[in-house]
Amino acid sequence: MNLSAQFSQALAEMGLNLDAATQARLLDYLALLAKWNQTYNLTAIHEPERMLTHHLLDSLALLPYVTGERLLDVGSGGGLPGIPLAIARPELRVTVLDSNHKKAAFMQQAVIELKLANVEVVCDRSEAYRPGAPYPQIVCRAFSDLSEFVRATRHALAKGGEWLAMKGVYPNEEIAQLKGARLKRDAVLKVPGLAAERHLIVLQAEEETA
Ligand SMILES: C[S@@+](CC[C@H](N)C(=O)[O-])C[C@H]1O[C@@H](n2cnc3c(N)ncnc32)[C@H](O)[C@@H]1O
Repeated sequence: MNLSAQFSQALAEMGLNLDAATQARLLDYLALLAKWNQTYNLTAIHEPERMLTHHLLDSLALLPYVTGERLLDVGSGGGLPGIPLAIARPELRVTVLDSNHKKAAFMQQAVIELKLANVEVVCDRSEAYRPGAPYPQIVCRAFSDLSEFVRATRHALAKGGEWLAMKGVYPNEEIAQLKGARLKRDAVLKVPGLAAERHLIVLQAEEETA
């Protein structure tokens, strides 16, 4: 089966309904990531099938949990999960932020080449970034432990907003020692072809809990 057929089948298994043009745009992004990865070392994963499962499908597993109109992805690296989410949901406005200049340059290139009108790229440290308006949701994948994620982005979260952290192992210890936030909900993310566990941890600000 070719990559495009594998992708369609996996999306169906995940219950995600994305039209053919959107699927093609997502694969174009993956191809661009693979191309730039040869020079810029954006990800340790090189094989197309593994990039599909570990990057594209893993990012898209977050789609059912994206509820607001705007989203901040911190430590986005090559644009994961923010860029796939933005391609899948053109009405969603996504800011992808990374302090690494090479990674931000790649993301800017993706915005230009793929004409991603709903993506803003910011090259800054999350602690220093001051958005024009706070975000209803802030996401991260492979960024930091939960308390650090909250500390580094608290100023950018809207009142009543939530943090979404993607984790490979359920972070019992990090939740027990969490500072500045409380667990709101968690979910197991189902990613076809990915043997590793995937967890979503949703947090809310401590002062907003009863
Ligand atoms: C392990 S990579 C993960 C990249 C991407 N989220 C993924 O899942 O493939 C972590 C990224 O966070 C960025 N980063 C680390 N600390 C940061 C900070 N304080 N502010 C902004 N970016 C940061 C790094 O430059 C790196 O690109």
